[in-house]
Amino acid sequence: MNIETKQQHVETTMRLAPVIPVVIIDDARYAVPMARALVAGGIPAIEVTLRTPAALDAIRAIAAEVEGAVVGVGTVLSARDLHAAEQAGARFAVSPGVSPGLLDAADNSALPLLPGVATAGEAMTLLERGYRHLKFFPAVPAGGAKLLGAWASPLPQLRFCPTGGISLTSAPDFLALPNVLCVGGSWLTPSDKLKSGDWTGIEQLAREAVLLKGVMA
Ligand SMILES: O=C(O)C(=O)C[C@H](O)[C@H](O)COP(=O)(O)O
Repeated sequence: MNIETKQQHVETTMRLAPVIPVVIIDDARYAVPMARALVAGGIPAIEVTLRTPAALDAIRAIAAEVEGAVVGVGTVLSARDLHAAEQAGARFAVSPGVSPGLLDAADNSALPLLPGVATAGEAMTLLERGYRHLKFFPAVPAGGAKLLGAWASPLPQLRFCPTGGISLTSAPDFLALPNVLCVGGSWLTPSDKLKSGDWTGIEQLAREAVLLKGVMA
């Protein structure tokens, strides 16, 4: 699959809802009810980060059992991560930044990558390699909506998913920008709600996030 086709998949995924939840999951048994709650609340794309040993099992379970979910993998740092997530059934991959090794691995993989950047130079390097859809990470510490908005005019080809430090309250500042298609955030799947099995609470957080559509550019 060429980069253009993979980027179209990334764009479709980014346009599914205003927020892509970023999940840190300690127990793969939470994966299916959590994903069902998010989908029921209107949030289909879910990024499960490779930060816990349960992550790959969680991706496998969501891919196999949750109708309507588009499960992705986050915290992808290497070719090995990309390969393992693809085998587990991930449909998109997200990385906090890029390395030459990861980009070469992504070129040779069918799994579409949403790579992270924090500077205009990194964004230009990825544009040269055919990427038009990027994650802006870590969004708030790196300069927030002000910085990202300043890239819209000189880098009009690029669309972003800012992630890192964003909340329901600050999401509208980003979503109102012309170069933002969605935001990422961990606030939809807080660890206390996962641990207590508060799936109704997670569905409610998803419903609130869907309402952010109203502020989008
Ligand atoms: O490791 C990755 O690939 C990531 O995607 C990092 C996450 O984007 C942030 O950890 C988001 O977390 P919050 O700032 O709590 O919303």
